[in-house]
Amino acid sequence: MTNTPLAELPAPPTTAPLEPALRARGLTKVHGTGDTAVTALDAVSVDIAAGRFTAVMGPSGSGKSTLMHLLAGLDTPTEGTVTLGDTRLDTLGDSQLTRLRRDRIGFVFQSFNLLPTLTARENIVLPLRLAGQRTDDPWIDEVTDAVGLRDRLDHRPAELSGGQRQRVAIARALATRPDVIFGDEPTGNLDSSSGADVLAFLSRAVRELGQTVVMVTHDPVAAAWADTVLFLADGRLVDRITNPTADQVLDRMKAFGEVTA
Ligand SMILES: Nc1ncnc2c1ncn2[C@@H]1O[C@H](COP(=O)(O)OP(=O)(O)OP(=O)(O)O)[C@@H](O)[C@H]1O
Repeated sequence: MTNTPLAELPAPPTTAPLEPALRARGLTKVHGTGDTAVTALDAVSVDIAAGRFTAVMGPSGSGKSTLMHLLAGLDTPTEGTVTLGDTRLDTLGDSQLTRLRRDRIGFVFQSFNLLPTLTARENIVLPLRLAGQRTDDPWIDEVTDAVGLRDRLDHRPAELSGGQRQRVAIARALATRPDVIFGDEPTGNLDSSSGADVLAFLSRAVRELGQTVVMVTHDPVAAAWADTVLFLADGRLVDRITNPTADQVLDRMKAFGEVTA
């Protein structure tokens, strides 16, 4: 074997995987005790890639919400660990966890959860105001430009369509540049065209703004926007697809007996 001088070695690939944004190891959640105990999540270990769009799918009751709540620090596991960047969530007290959720995690819910008396712009900067941060950050201009609602920013939620409201909710989740944005069925209340607008915006947040998004969904078309789809069944991580098509996701769901069509 000849010794190759370092300078002649090929450069490492530029597409080397990034450090994961989130690591879960042996995550287990048991509700109740004794005869009534329900194992909602059963020893799930998974890395959530930074700067990527991940969807979580699985039949009803498979543990999707439980996994999301544990990853987001909204609930504590019975066993196992979650690490966000360098921070082990189990080492944090309640107030530290609250601060971590406020500063490092963004949430987007099915029901938008915008404040009705505030304009779209005021809703978007609300997390910064609550954190006592400046709201004239150029990042906010970038986010509000990306939301594509320049002429609607002074409107209140009641004057916006469902898809527009959800885009405002995503912009609000982006305001603090969180490490991870979690979406819980973000297109669940939208028709397919508004849903596509919202998914396109989430996808831009990942591709153009470098954000990390994790989305729970029942919809194979929505999941197909993700870079990776994780499949849960009976509280376990049973499969994953990278660069999925909606048909591939649908086929996988049919295999779980979730889709009969
Ligand atoms: N607080 C709780 N107490 C008891 N059982 C619970 C609790 N929360 C969840 N479970 C059970 O844990 C399992 C996983 O629930 P989870 O809500 O995570 O599933 P899911 O995949 O998100 O379901 P869906 O798609 O219907 O929202 C289910 O059997 C559920 O009934």
